[in-house]
Amino acid sequence: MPKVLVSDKLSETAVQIFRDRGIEVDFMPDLGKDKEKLAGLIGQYDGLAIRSATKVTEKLLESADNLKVIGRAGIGVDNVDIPAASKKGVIVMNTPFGNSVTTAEHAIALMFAVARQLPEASTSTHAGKWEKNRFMGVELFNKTLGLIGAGNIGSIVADRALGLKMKVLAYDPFLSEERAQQLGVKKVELDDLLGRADFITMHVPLTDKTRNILSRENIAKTKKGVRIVNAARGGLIDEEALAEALQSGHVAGAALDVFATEPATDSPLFNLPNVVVTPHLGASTTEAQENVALQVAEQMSDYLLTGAVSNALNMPSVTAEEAKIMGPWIKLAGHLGGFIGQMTDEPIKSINVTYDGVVSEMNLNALNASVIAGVMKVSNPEVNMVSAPAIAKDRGIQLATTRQEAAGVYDGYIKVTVITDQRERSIAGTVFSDGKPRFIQIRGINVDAEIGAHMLYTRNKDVPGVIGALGSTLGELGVNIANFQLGRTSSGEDAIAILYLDEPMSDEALAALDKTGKFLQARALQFEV
Ligand SMILES: NC(=O)C1=CN([C@@H]2O[C@H](COP(=O)(O)OP(=O)(O)OC[C@H]3O[C@@H](n4cnc5c(N)ncnc54)[C@H](O)[C@@H]3O)[C@@H](O)[C@H]2O)C=CC1
Ligand SMILES: O=C(O)C(=O)COP(=O)(O)O
Repeated sequence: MPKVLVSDKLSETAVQIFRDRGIEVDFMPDLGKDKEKLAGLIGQYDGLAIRSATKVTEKLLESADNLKVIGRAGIGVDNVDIPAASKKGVIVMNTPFGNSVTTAEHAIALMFAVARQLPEASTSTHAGKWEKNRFMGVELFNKTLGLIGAGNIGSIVADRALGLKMKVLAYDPFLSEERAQQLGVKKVELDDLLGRADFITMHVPLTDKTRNILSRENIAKTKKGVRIVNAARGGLIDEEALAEALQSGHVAGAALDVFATEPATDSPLFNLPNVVVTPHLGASTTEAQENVALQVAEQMSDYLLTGAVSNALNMPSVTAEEAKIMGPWIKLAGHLGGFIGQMTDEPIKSINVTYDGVVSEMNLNALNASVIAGVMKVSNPEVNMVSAPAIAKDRGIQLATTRQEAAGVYDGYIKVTVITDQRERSIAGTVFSDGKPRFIQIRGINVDAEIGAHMLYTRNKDVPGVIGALGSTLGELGVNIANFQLGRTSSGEDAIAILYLDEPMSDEALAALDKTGKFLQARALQFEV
């Protein structure tokens, strides 16, 4: 039974879903804050469900020996080292829409709060002061809002702001003119937005490109009297520079839900007038937390139980239906890669995969990942479908795929060709209606070989006596043959044999074959069937 750890404060709906789906779950909502304890426990789990408090670093992943999936109940995944997770073969998923309305509403709430100094007015009134003349606000009506980032949350903010009769500008290099028109916003360059906006709200992920996007220099380009709202990520703004701009009066107000360091217990922005701060509450509504908990638990359970992948950041999506139909083909792809990987001792330059017939219509990203994982597993048993493409890329291995309509007697087949400096090697396989993968061609020679855990591949000149030598040598050593397939290019030329054995070929058995002098090559192969 798979085991999942919930290390942040997710709604207990998630726990219930895991249990209902037959997954063991430990709910430790404060564990994310205790790095060492988390590192000590993570090794037991197949899944980790988190929000933003748990930091999934490369170091933590080193202890995560059984981990298969990280589920982020929320949107931002800047607290997860995705390249390190990919290398470790761990899928990272999020819930891209579950809290977007809630977060957009928080941004709008912050905009109102900073326009009318609501928190300070509330504190003062609670204190029995009646400072009616101290709090003079501004209207949002007719003001210009500049959105930095117009994805899911930014679009919802735009819609609400248009309802408030604001004019909306958006800076987002990935926003098309057409979408901007649909949203009713004007797409502009960043400098243009900075110079024109009365309010700026931030809705971009924290990446190397967006970090410090409101730098000291860019803050200086803003319109005097601007109010800045950030409910996206702390690292987007230079907090020191913003504090100075507030103090000088260039920036009239700021409302911040997120900070460069969280939990933020100290900040240059604390205690400045007209700075509204909340402790990363953007996603904190009962509705959003139910949504994200439910979604993440379903997605993680689907993956752990059926192999279905949705909303993953480091793996192509595979539906449960696809996972079922593709399962045997994914296995075949892995075996084809495994055969080539075990036969190839020199560095691989490229892997070319042909998908023919029914299989050409399937999710080729997932099949490619399985081929590459099969090849790479030989030198690194930790590699899986998630990590393989990244590792292959790191090693400079090129991948090329060809799709073609059914070109032979099979409904479909996969052919893998690997090219090295020394040679080209290829193997093809298919899946029969019994769901069992088979090898159908090796070195261009047709065979029909069932795939077993232990196999033997031999190559010889097509002369009499070879088959007898093979049978008697293995027989004498007590190696039982389950299936024996032969093939040759033409009479007297190259011939091959592929045997499915009941036990592994020992070094002794290989040495005995070599001693007969009848084989050009004999190699023991293993497959995870
Ligand atoms: N305060 C909170 O509790 C919450 C904060 N967030 C934050 O909000 C962010 C945005 O969320 P969504 O709108 O759902 O994401 P999204 O992916 O739908 O939208 C992000 C937008 O940013 C744009 N973008 C990317 N790089 C950019 C750049 N260099 N300059 C300008 N625009 C750029 C993208 O094109 C995209 O349209 C999340 O990544 C997360 O960090 C999300 C939920 C809750
Ligand atoms: O979904 C996001 O990106 C958020 O920032 C929400 O964070 P949280 O789950 O409230 O810690």
